Amino acid sequence: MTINIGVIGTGAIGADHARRISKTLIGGKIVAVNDVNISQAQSLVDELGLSATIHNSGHDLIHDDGVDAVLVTSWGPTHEEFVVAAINAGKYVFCEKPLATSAQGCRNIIEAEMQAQKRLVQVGFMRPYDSGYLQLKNAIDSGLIGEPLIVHCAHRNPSVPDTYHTPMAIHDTLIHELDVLRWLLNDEFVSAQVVFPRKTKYAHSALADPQIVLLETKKGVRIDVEVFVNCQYGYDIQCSVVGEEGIANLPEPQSLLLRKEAKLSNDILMDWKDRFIAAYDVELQAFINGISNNKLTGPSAWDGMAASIASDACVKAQQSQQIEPITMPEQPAFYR
Ligand SMILES: NC(=O)C1=CN([C@@H]2O[C@H](COP(=O)(O)OP(=O)(O)OC[C@H]3O[C@@H](n4cnc5c(N)ncnc54)[C@H](O)[C@@H]3O)[C@@H](O)[C@H]2O)C=CC1
Ligand SMILES: O=C1[C@@H](O)[C@H](O)[C@@H](O)[C@H](O)[C@H]1O
Repeated sequence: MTINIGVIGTGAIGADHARRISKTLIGGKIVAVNDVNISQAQSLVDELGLSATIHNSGHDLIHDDGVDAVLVTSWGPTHEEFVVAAINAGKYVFCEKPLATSAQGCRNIIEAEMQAQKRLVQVGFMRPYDSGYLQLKNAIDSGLIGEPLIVHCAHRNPSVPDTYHTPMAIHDTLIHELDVLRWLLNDEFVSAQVVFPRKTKYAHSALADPQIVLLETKKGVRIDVEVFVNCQYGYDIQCSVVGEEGIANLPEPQSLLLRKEAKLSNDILMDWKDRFIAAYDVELQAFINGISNNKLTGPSAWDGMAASIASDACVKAQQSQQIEPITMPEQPAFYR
C-alpha cells in the first residue's frame, strides 16, 4: 500500500523530507506540493523528477482527493491553520515543530482532532527517534543510574540569521528540549526561569545570546539548558542525566578519532540536518507505517501542546525575569 503525500512548504526541511520519502523511505510517494514561493515548489519537483501536482494554496492541496496525508513544513505561524484544515478533511498530517505558535493554537488543534475521534496528527519532534536519546532513556527506564535528579543540557548552533530574535531561542530552539525531556524523564515541567549571561559579540541587537533556561519537574528534577545559537564552533547537542547511582550522557555522534600533528581530534557537525539525519528518517517512516496500520504512534498533538505550554511560560520568564509556573492540564484518555 502506497501512501500519497502532499507537502505544504518546500523550504529547507520540507524539501529534505520530500527527498527522504522519495529516495530513502518505503511506502510513501510525493504526489502534490505547495509553497507560497511557487518556483521553489517547482524546483523540488524538477530535482526529484516527481509527477506531482503543484497547488496554488495549501488548502487546495489538502482537498486534493489524490492526497492521503499532508506534511506541514511551512513557517510556524501557518501550522495551526493547515493542521486544522487537514483534520477537518479527515487526513493524516505530519506537522513540523512547533505544532502551533501558542498553546491556544495547539488547543484548537486538539479540539479538532478529538472531534474527529481519531488520532490524525504527528508532530515533527524527532529526538525521541534518535538512537542516542533512546540509549539515554533506556539507561533511565532500566534503573541503571537510579532515579534522575539533575539534567544538564546544551543546544548550540554555529550561527543564526538576523531574523532570529530572543523569544525564538525558546519557541524555535529550546522547544526540542521541552519535548524530549518530558519523554526522557516521563515527567512534566512545573516551573521555568531564564537567565541571561554576558552576551556574545556575535549576536545582533534583537537577540540575547546565550541564554540559560532553568526548569523544574513535578518529581523535583532540576534541569539547566544552555541555548547558545551563535557559538561559532558547531551544531552541538548535549544532555547529561545525573541519577542517584550514576550519570548517563547523550552519546556523541559517531566520527573519526584522528591522531595527527600532535593532536587527538574528532570533527563536530555544523548542521542540524546532519546531526539528526537518521532520526528524521525513522520518524517519517513511523508516520507512513502508522497510516498504513491506521494507528499513529509518534509525538501527538498533546505532546505538541505540552511543549507549547512550557514554551509560553519560558518566553514569559524571559520577559518577567521571574520564576514562572507551568500548569499542565490532565491528559485525556484519547491521548494516553
Ligand atoms: N524538526 C527539526 O529539526 C526542524 C524543524 N523545522 C521547522 O520546520 C518549519 C520550516 O522550517 P524551514 O524549512 O527551516 O524554513 P524555510 O523558510 O526554509 O521553509 C519554509 C517554507 O514554507 C513556505 N511557506 C511559508 N508560508 C507558507 C504558506 N502559507 N503556504 C505555503 N508555503 C509557505 C516558505 O515559502 C518556505 O519555502 C518551521 O516550523 C521550523 O521550525 C526546521 C528545521 C529543523
Ligand atoms: O528545529 C531546528 C531549527 O529550527 C532550530 O533553529 C535549531 O536550533 C534546531 O536545533 C533545529 O532542530
